[in-house]
Amino acid sequence: MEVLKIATAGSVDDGKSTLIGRLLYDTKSLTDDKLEAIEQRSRKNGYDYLDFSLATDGLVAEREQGITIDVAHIYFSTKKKSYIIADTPGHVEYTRNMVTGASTSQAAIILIDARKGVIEQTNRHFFINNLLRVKEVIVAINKMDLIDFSEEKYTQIKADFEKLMAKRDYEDQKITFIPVSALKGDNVVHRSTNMSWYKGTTLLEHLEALDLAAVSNVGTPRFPVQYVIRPKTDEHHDFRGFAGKVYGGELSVGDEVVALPSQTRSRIKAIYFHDKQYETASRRSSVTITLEDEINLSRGDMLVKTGNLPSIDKQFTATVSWMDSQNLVPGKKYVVQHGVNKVLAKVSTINHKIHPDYSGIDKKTDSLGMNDIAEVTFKLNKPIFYDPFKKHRTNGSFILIDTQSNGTVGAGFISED
Ligand SMILES: Nc1nc2c(ncn2[C@@H]2O[C@H](COP(=O)(O)OP(=O)(O)OP(=O)(O)O)[C@@H](O)[C@H]2O)c(=O)[nH]1
Repeated sequence: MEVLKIATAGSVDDGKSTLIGRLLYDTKSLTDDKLEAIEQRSRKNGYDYLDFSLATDGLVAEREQGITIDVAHIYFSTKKKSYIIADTPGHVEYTRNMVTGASTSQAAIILIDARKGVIEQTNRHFFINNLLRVKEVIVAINKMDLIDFSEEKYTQIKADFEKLMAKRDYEDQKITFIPVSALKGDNVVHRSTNMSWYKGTTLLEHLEALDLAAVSNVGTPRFPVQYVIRPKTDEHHDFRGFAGKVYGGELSVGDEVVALPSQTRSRIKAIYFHDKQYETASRRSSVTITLEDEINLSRGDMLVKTGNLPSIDKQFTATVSWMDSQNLVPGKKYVVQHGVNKVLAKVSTINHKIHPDYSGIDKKTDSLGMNDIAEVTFKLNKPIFYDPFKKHRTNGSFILIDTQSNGTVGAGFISED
């Protein structure tokens, strides 16, 4: 089944938990136990409604692999799609969490409290999603019940948000506005009877209608070699397989490929998944590939289709989201982990920093503190094979690791050359 990953962004108390809880409730994704607990606690707290924000308590499931910060993931399914919601806190101190959530999501929900309208934090939430090229953004204007479901106020908030859009860099992003009441259930899953002036879809209808291929920035196939498989037995003496995960597109038997860095050409002879052979390996699948010619490849090398090579370079510029309490400074060395490659890199320059409220670019900066976002140029010890993040989300991103603590200290998104 199709899986859509959605990042959420909202300030404290905008109703993020309530909205997620409402989605789960109205799609009948909550277990009876959970429902009962919500009913009981809501009664105990003296509410005359169900407090759906309780639905996300205890549903926190997973920690992002490889990145040492927490993003809560909530899962639910309809007949059409499976959904993963990356629930990231909205406050500026959690910018790094939001960056992590957004960088792997195809859609984002930005929440606005209808009573407050567009606030400074909305700026940041929008620009992070824009920077990370989330294709589909839904601006959910929540708590409409508290402003008498006013069309006029909704239109004003929409107009204020549209002013932000004029400053965005990534223009292909699709932005949809939906007036909702997460608490009362208006326009989340079911159409509201209180806002007959709104002619659009509900939040769930909108999500259900999204074409997954269109919202995923798939990119061309890249196959970083994770392991070389050479069985020692006589029987399989000639077997030389390359195991790894397909980033982007898909690879098929017969495809002409180039091995990097040697730039030797061959064709894909076979694709194995466990003991079975397949004609095609799709995006994100972990497979073993054999080639028609004997080519020397080692861990960290890459197979790509001919005609569309990535950059092969020891230097690149990237947008960095800094996550460490110790500042990033020019001259300092970090390990760049790009796919399976770990390469020592030196910060050569910090080109500019993005202002925390996204009001503009702060040109003069000589260090980056926790949660800062800036464009940084790196010089690497050896070349890596990368694409700009714009074109390829997986092969265009990396994490920065501290050489001493071994901890993750930043995430990077490679700029265009
Ligand atoms: N009247 C009304 N209240 C709402 C609505 N959505 C949320 N609330 C209330 O707003 C308060 C905050 O909601 P939460 O869902 O906890 O907000 P949050 O954004 O998840 O907050 P944090 O988890 O603290 O970031 C709660 O008291 C909710 O009941 C709504 O549509 N209408």
